[in-house]
Amino acid sequence: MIFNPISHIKGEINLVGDKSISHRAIMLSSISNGNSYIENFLMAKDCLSTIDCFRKMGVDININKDKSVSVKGVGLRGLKRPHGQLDVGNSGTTIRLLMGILAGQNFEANLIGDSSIAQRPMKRVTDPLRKMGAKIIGKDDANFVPITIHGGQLKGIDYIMPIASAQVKSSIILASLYASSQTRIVEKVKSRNHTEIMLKEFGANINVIDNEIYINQVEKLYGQNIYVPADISSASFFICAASMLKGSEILIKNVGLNPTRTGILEVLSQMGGNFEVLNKKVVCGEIIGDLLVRYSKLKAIQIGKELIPKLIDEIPIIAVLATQCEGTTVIKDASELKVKESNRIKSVVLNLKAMGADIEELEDGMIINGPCKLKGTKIDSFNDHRIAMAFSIAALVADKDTCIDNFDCIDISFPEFTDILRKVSY
Ligand SMILES: O=C(O)C1=C[C@@H](OP(=O)(O)O)[C@@H](O)[C@H](O)C1
Ligand SMILES: C=C(OP(=O)(O)O)C(=O)O
Repeated sequence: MIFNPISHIKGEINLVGDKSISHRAIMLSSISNGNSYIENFLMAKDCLSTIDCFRKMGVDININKDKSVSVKGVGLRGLKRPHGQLDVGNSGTTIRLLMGILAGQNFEANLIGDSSIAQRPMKRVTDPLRKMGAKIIGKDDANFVPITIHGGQLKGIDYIMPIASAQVKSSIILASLYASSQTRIVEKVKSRNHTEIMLKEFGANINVIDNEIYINQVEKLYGQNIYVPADISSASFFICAASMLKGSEILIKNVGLNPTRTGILEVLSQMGGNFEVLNKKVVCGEIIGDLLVRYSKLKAIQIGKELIPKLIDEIPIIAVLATQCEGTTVIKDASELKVKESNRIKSVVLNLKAMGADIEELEDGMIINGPCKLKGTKIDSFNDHRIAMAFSIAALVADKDTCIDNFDCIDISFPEFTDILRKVSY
């Protein structure tokens, strides 16, 4: 796909639903009693993989004409042994959260995924689930798919998170719904908390005190009506485009503004960005609001530690933004980037170098000297949706056309991206 330089972006946009919340909405609705209705669900490949897995375990999930989803919950103990393998496709969130639920079932299930999933580590989930009593076998001591998980009677655990990961935390929380005793999870650095928020809405016995999470068994969860806010990770491409292109002004409606996800706004604020949050409210336990973003001259900043989990998926687009900032931006403590859909440190550094940026690769991040006029060139998406979209935004501020290979991989999280970008481009 070819992207041309543009002058600015302008307009009002409604974006697709949050990916993390959409996955959780399907999972919790499936294991609840009664019907659930999910509005603004993200119809993208990753979330469709989650739907597919739960349908294979006997859950009646209907995608309505207006793209909402209706789920007939089967209850905590009502999932059926799947016919054949559960294929999670490209989705790390699907496999890791699903393993937590499967750990509590009284049947065996086989999990597979695509070639990217086959390289992503699962020991981080296998280890705590085994401690709870699940039997898990798979490649390299069940670090990689294919993985077979045989659930059973689980017990609660006391778990200090060795890494900041919402997928690991959520997997343990979901398994704890089936455990005979209390689980306590301690997070050194807080990761996204959508599972905790949504479980409370569904009637689970879950309490969060500072960085500690306590989960106790309940007999049942109750189906809900869920509204999925626009995904701040998808919004970030437009937030950064507006911030970099002189004369831009974009209004993004109903964006999820959960503080565990708004690292991009903290970064933009420190860089001297120009944005406002309007119509802030709480819906289904999640903070949402409209974001009005305008162009501004930006300065470089340092990004590390506590901020990283709040913007982990936004680092590729933040690196692009940093090339337009005055001074040296340092991104560190981000080695988790190496185990995403691609090694995102390498994918970003290689592609930004190709565009002529002054960038140095670090073991756990990167250093970027700006500002720099980027050069249009050939970009390797590494089949990674976030890389493809980040570099399509880099292309907007480049000197000439940029060609991005395998751009279709954006269907993983944001199929409407190109259409929306085209509508607001001038
Ligand atoms: O829980 C989630 O929905 C997610 C957690 C993050 O992964 P980690 O838990 O591996 O940090 C993030 O990168 C991913 O896109 C979605
Ligand atoms: C890392 C991502 O997703 P997942 O881990 O669910 O594959 C992402 O969407 O950037």
